[in-house]
Amino acid sequence: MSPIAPESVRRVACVGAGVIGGGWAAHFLARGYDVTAWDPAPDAEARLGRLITAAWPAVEQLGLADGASPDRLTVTDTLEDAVAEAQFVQESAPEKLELKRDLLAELDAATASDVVIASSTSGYPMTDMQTTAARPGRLVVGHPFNPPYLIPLVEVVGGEATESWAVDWASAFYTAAGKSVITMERELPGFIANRLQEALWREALHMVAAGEATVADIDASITEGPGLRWAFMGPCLTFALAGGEGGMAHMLDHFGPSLKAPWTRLAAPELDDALRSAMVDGCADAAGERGHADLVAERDQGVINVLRATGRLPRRAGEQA
Ligand SMILES: NC(=O)C1=CN([C@@H]2O[C@H](COP(=O)(O)OP(=O)(O)OC[C@H]3O[C@@H](n4cnc5c(N)ncnc54)[C@H](O)[C@@H]3O)[C@@H](O)[C@H]2O)C=CC1
Ligand SMILES: C[N+](C)(C)CC(=O)CC(=O)[O-]
Repeated sequence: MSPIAPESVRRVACVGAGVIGGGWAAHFLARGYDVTAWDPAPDAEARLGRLITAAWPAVEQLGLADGASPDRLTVTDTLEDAVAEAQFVQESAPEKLELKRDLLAELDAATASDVVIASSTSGYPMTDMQTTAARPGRLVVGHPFNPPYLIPLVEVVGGEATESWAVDWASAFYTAAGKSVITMERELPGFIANRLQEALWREALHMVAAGEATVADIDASITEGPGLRWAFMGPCLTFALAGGEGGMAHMLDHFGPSLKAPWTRLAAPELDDALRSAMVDGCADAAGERGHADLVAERDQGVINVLRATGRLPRRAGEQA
């Protein structure tokens, strides 16, 4: 196998151009790549245009690569045209296992054999998705975070039929493309971050379903509390500080036994109509007058402010530390 050097890639294909595929397209355009995109929805091109227009002020604040421009996007009529010249493919189609299997097999058939194809799946192991592809050795998971043009993390992991060069190549490519990469040695449903997020999400849904907390309480409990610390220090080091000068050892000796308290013993809640309505109505109340575009702009500026405040993005001239 002689794939192109990851740092020499110039042309990337985004297949599936919704929230995440569109976000990937914005990211790759901002990093100076030529991007081809394909999505079967009739309104996909217009939606993608709106997403990239909304994202561009944010990516400009991060700093554009030389030559970066939204004009370097080509939306194609067929999947084959999108990937024909691509040096890397990012698949971001709906989270349905059969659909992913068929699509990855189609992408495999339409793409040169040394091109790595990554899936944005938020939870399926690649082993389960690569079953029908003729050349599964170059299929990897590249799990992003919303929006991919601002949140640095990508989790990279292969399946049982993935060859190790493809995992290494994908990790090197994402790094060259400005992402922060965790390369996983073994498959884990939900990878690392979603396994953690889903534990929190499961408890949030249970509390709303049982009337124990409102959507607003749950959001404030994170934004006014642990979320402030998690932007720059993970849960393990944060809790090591909870042990004072005794660190993690004292923290575990002191609070470890409370892990056995019945705080959480719950399986995933039933997503019945009542819970669905409580979540949808609670989010509508929390959003108030703000529409989708307002919330996207607010989130994007918030992430940029956090990146700046934590030194991951240079401060602007005259800005105080
Ligand atoms: N929304 C999120 O926060 C995140 C989603 N993901 C993953 O990204 C992937 C895409 O999710 P979203 O962008 O949220 O969904 P979405 O519903 O916003 O977009 C999916 C797009 O795929 C298109 N599509 C439908 N059938 C297709 C096919 N056969 N081939 C190609 N495209 C097709 C749809 O027209 C739509 O534009 C999923 O695997 C999801 O798990 C990963 C990280 C975060
Ligand atoms: C909601 N989600 C499970 C699809 C979220 C992700 O996969 C990652 C993220 O953006 O938090």
